[in-house]
Amino acid sequence: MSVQWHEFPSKDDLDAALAAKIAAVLNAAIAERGVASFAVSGGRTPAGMFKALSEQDVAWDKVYATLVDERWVPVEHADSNERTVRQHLLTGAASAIRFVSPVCEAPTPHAGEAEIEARLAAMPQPFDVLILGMGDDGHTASLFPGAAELEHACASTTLVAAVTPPVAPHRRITLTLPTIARARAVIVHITGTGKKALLHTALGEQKAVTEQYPIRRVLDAAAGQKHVFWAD
Ligand SMILES: O=C1O[C@H](COP(=O)(O)O)[C@@H](O)[C@H](O)[C@H]1O
Repeated sequence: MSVQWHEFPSKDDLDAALAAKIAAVLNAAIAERGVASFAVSGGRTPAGMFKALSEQDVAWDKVYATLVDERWVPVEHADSNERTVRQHLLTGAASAIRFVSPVCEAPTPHAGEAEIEARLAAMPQPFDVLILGMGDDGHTASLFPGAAELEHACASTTLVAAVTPPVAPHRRITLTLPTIARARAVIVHITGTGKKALLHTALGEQKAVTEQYPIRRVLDAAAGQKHVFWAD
């Protein structure tokens, strides 16, 4: 598997470099196709990068964006990934981004799946770039090890799937593995020595070890460019 690693001396350097890389991908897509589409992760890692990205020179009104996964909570909830995106990315000129929300009023992600599927199907596909986080258990997007819906989410022909994490809070909606794999590029965005070591383990040779990590399954399946952006 060919994964390009990019390491930075600080999180600020990482945020600046990743924001510039994403902007370059989006600008190239706009030049080729007139529009661009991308999806970002939530959690704690991307806030600084979102701010740096919002300050990039991009024709934001030609850009469609969504999240690779979302906790099934209202947008006002402290754990909402969309809340983080709205707070840090959809600001200034970047507020012109055509953001497609991956949550709706349905009581559960299982009940809301069809509506979110229809929303994402209206976005330009495949995505030009996906920014993937990774949890301490090797989950990426909301492809959680041990989740009852994991195999379905890794094989489904749909764009999204509902997932119930075995331990982490909130039911989720996630891009399916095939949807992620079709992206023109995937970039894993992680920080800290623990996640770096975990990703090295997940990308190792011992199948009995590596197969438990969804991040490995995703990177094995990804058809486009694959990058890791890391800082301590
Ligand atoms: O729950 C989630 O966790 C992962 C990792 O988040 P982080 O806080 O460790 O950066 C994130 O990529 C995912 O989008 C989110 O829903």
